[in-house]
Amino acid sequence: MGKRTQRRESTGPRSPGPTTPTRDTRIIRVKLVLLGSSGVGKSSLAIRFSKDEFKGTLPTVGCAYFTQVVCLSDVTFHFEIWDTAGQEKYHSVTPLYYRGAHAALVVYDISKRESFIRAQMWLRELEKHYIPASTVMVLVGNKGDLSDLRQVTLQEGHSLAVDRGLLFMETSAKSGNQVSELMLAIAHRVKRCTSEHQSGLTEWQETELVNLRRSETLQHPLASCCPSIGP
Ligand SMILES: Nc1nc2c(ncn2[C@@H]2O[C@H](COP(=O)(O)OP(=O)(O)OP(=O)(O)O)[C@@H](O)[C@H]2O)c(=O)[nH]1
Repeated sequence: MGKRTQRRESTGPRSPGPTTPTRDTRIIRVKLVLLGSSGVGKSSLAIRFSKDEFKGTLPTVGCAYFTQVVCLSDVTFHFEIWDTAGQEKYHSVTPLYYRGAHAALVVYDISKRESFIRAQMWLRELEKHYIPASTVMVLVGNKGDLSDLRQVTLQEGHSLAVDRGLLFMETSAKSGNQVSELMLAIAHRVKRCTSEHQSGLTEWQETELVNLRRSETLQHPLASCCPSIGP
């Protein structure tokens, strides 16, 4: 499928400890897709989110897949993260991966204006397929650590997001800055969509309640570090 083998990991190394959902906890499976030009850091963001690591990556072939679990007070989200290839030659197959996504992250590199222009192309394409009010759409300016080489201002990213009604954040997969906050904000938005949205293109998939007799415990890197951050 991709340059990395498929992984199913529900814990990250920064996890604060077991998080035991109560019997009332809802489990919601969320398909999240990463889109954007080659080299903007999509794979690095996915790795940072699922493993809290930053390591050398090769260009993605087709798509790579990661998982992570995020718990809010009464909902546990199982994120299925589809990291698409940014190289132009894979563009025609990308719709196969973003179809049915509940959250779409369009990523650009703040030190490469061209990637910001391409991000706008991705947003136009997504808007043909999604109802913005029922799908969490996010604009992400990555490589925030390269502020000395910045070619896209924070204001430009923010304005584009406001114009299109998107969640917006600048991140650094390298330092980890704002990555947890981003995912937590997405979880809150998804939660809001699940309670408000009943129809449309997006189908929310709830799975069975957790069986507490199973030995499995759920952990996540976000619940205790920033429990009150909302969108
Ligand atoms: N300085 C800095 N470098 C980063 C950051 N994120 C990724 N990189 C580097 O940027 C390069 C590309 O990162 P990838 O994560 O492979 O980019 P991608 O968007 O997945 O690229 P494709 O797989 O070709 O679509 C790698 O050398 C990363 O180490 C970041 O936040 N800061």
